[in-house]
Amino acid sequence: MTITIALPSKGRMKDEASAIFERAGMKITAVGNDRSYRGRVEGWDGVEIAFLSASEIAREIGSGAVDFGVTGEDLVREGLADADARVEFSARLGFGHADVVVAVPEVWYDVDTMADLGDVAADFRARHGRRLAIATKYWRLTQQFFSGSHGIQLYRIVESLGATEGAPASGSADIIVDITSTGSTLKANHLKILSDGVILRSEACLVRARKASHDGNAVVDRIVAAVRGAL
Ligand SMILES: Nc1ncnc2c1ncn2[C@@H]1O[C@H](COP(=O)(O)OP(=O)(O)OP(=O)(O)O)[C@@H](O)[C@H]1O
Ligand SMILES: O=P(O)(O)OC[C@H]1O[C@H](OP(=O)(O)OP(=O)(O)O)[C@H](O)[C@@H]1O
Repeated sequence: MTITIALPSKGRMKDEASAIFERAGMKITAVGNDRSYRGRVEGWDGVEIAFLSASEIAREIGSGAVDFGVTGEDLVREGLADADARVEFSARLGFGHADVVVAVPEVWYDVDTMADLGDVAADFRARHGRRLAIATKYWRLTQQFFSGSHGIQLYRIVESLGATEGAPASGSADIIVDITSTGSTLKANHLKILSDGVILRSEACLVRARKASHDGNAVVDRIVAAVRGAL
């Protein structure tokens, strides 16, 4: 059985993902030319590399189309309803750090916690004639955090596919849920993170699709051990 590992083909995680595999003694070479979307690992027969984007990798691990992938925990948890049942986070790789956070306008002086935001959401319709609107591309994580962890039910998600931090100023939403790393985009848009508003501290992970065929498979165990040994 061939084991497929999906690695980022582009974007911010590409170079560091390849470097970790190289340190793990798994040197990757493209099959065919440099722009190929398939690769192999020198000296590892039965292992194949698929180069995909970070979000495609999350999806392909969820469906079990690939055995392993390197991608952000945020993309895996956003893409899969029951992530821990479907995949194993085999190793945290120490790069690609980003926090998924709840941020509100800095001028909401009385709102510092999720409990404060719950109070705002509860009166929002009476005051403004509509529900509190949250701009995000992380709708699953937002629903789990607001409804599941904090019992806040009165809100509306406005799907945002880019420039999420601009939504409160443009009036398309009141608050946002997005990723931040240095915090400079939030600051530039006069937004502040709620004190208990960190939904997830994400980083790049080696993620394994949970498959029965992996039980007792020596190659699967060797891949995990090699990557962990390189950290
Ligand atoms: N400052 C940042 N901005 C955006 N994503 C970041 C940042 N820092 C780390 N990440 C992480 O990088 C991953 C997304 O990587 P990247 O933006 O390279 O993907 P992508 O190639 O654009 O994917 P796709 O094109 O499929 O959306 C996410 O897991 C995210 O958490
Ligand atoms: O906290 P900071 O360091 O300011 O980073 C956060 C910003 O970076 C990302 O956008 P990016 O411009 O990378 O575009 P992308 O979302 O298309 O990857 C992300 O969507 C935030 O807007």
